[in-house]
Amino acid sequence: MTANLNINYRRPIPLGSTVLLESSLEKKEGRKTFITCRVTSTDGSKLHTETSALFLSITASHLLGG
Ligand SMILES: CCCCCCCCCCCC(=O)SCCNC(=O)CCNC(=O)[C@H](O)C(C)(C)COP(=O)(O)OP(=O)(O)OC[C@H]1O[C@@H](n2cnc3c(N)ncnc32)[C@H](O)[C@@H]1OP(=O)(O)O
Repeated sequence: MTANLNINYRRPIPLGSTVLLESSLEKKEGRKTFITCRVTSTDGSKLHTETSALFLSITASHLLGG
């Protein structure tokens, strides 16, 4: 489940362009998983977007309000 999501939009992505998306598992601490992601031009020279997120493991009962 997404607990936190930060997105920095650094540079617009031209319509129809191809981009490179790199995602990394930064660390896992119990139920918490920290992920980062970067979107760049295919040669890596232009940074379009950088993101960090925290996901928490949950049980099915959490989704049912339990
Ligand atoms: C890059 C790729 C992008 C890719 C992105 C792709 C995903 C896009 C998805 C977008 C659409 C959505 O996000 S839809 C989903 C939106 N999310 C939701 O609706 C979630 C609503 N919130 C919840 O249900 C709840 O707050 C939970 C499940 C997130 C956490 O509740 P809980 O299970 O009771 O856990 P809780 O005891 O509060 O916290 C457990 C531990 O996590 C920590 N913790 C909890 N929330 C946070 C928080 N926001 N920020 C920091 N830390 C937190 C606590 O301090 C604690 O740390 P410690 O004391 O143990 O150290």
